[in-house]
Amino acid sequence: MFIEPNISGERRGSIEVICGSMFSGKTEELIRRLKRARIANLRVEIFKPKIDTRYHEQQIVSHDENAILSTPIESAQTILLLASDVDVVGIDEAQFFDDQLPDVCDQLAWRGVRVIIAGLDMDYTAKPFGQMPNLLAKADYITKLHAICVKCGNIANYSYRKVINPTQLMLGEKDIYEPRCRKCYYEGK
Ligand SMILES: Nc1ncnc2c1ncn2[C@@H]1O[C@H](COP(=O)(O)OP(=O)(O)O)[C@@H](O)[C@H]1O
Ligand SMILES: Cc1cn([C@H]2C[C@H](O)[C@@H](COP(=O)(O)O)O2)c(=O)[nH]c1=O
Ligand SMILES: [Zn+2]
Repeated sequence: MFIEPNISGERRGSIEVICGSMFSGKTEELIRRLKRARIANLRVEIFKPKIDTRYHEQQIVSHDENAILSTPIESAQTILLLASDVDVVGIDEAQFFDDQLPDVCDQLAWRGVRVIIAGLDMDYTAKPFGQMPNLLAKADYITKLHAICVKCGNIANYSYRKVINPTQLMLGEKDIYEPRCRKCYYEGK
């Protein structure tokens, strides 16, 4: 489990990235860290991409219905405007943000903000997703989570798309995606 190196002492900027496949627990881990920051009386702002309206317009919601209020935004630069006076910034579904996100996170960290990002490291074709590789390169701390393969019960690293649709962006849940291990992912291709 991730233990914060310095939760309420001297303010030091940092970038934490939580990555993994769908259903690996990224959103739950993001919510856990953000709730602990609030318990430590830190000022917390939370953002998600406006396009992600799967469960709720404004909340970040995990597959287990754990939730926290967030601000839906269209562009990464908006974070700099809305998080001018905070200690901690949380960002969910980071793979959907534009190419300004790594620079925005860097700027926040240089200002002393703790930035916690959750996102899919790979898309359904197993290619790096959006800005996630650049965020991982800039991160001070990386947590890679794993789901359970629905086919064999092993550790799952891949998000297998069950329907035919060649576009990278396709919001969905268990009706469209299932987590699979390396062997079961390649058998399904
Ligand atoms: N195949 C699976 N492997 C692991 N967790 C699963 C699976 N199917 C459903 N879940 C549920 O999904 C939860 C994780 O949800 P969430 O944090 O929203 O994941 P993510 O943000 O990575 O998609 C788990 O705690 C578990 O209850
Ligand atoms: C693999 C993959 C996923 N998506 C979409 C599907 C979901 O709406 C989100 C991921 O949500 P989670 O919190 O990680 O469960 O992303 C997509 O658009 N394209 C893909 O290749
Ligand atoms: Zn498997």
